[in-house]
Amino acid sequence: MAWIQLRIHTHRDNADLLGDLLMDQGSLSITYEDGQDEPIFEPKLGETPLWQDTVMIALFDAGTDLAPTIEFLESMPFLGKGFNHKIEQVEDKDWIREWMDSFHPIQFGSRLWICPSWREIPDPTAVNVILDPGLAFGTGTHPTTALCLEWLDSLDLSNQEVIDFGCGSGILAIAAIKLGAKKVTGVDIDYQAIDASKANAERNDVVDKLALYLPEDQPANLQADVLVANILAGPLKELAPLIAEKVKIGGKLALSGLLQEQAQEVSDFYSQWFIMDPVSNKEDWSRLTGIRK
Ligand SMILES: C[S@@+](CC[C@H](N)C(=O)[O-])C[C@H]1O[C@@H](n2cnc3c(N)ncnc32)[C@H](O)[C@@H]1O
Repeated sequence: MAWIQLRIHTHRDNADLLGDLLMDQGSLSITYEDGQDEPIFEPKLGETPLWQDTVMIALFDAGTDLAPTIEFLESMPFLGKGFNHKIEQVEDKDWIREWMDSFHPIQFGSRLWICPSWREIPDPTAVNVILDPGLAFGTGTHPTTALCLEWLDSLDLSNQEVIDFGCGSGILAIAAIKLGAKKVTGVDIDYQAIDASKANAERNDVVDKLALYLPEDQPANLQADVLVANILAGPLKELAPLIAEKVKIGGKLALSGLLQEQAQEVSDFYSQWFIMDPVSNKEDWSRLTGIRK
């Protein structure tokens, strides 16, 4: 199935009205684009800013005759005869298929491979995590995940208990198990992450070593030898006392999900509880590691 889209340049003050008119005309969805490459600065709270020259893109079923819609819009004083518009055919792609085609096995560190479940395993003798992220975050292609995977690969996890805080697809938790951890606890606020982690644990035959919890259900006195958290700077600072509590004295910590410019501040904050190492970077992102005091 294909679609057609009608692109209309308008002033931002007319965008709401034009959106309503297009929906009345049978548009299935409306998106907005910048008409002239004009930056929008940080909006005020409660404000949804648009560009002065906004392009509204209205999607219609293929085969829709847009002539009556154009005629109707031409009768609107704020548009007028010959208003600035374009009609385009849109090819209907299989986006999921395209994404799957682009996701290949990737090696992290010296032992670990993340292999999409629909691909052949390149090295069956390596430590292979078979992964289908589903709707959850965590394929290994993002630098923050890669930084954590490389760190896990560098550790001797045999006989260690690990916590993966913000487990997403379960990629780090399952990698830790495959790298030798005896037990891993994954925690996430998102049900879809818990479901995806469960399904990936089954795929990797490690269900018996992985416990998964929503934050409110996690055991109160849970402690581990190793904790990895790839979240974001804000939540990592908020969660710091709780995260510190979960790491045994002498235990290891890795935090990711931080932009380079946020890393030092978060590192200084965590140094209340941890002896922090120098920051490691990949692209715009940073990873912090430390040892629990
Ligand atoms: C960037 S993803 C990381 C996923 C995976 N661990 C990885 O490294 O690719 C962050 C995950 O943390 C979860 N998350 C965000 N805030 C959280 C919180 N306060 N407690 C637990 N999980 C949280 C999100 O739902 C998301 O699945």
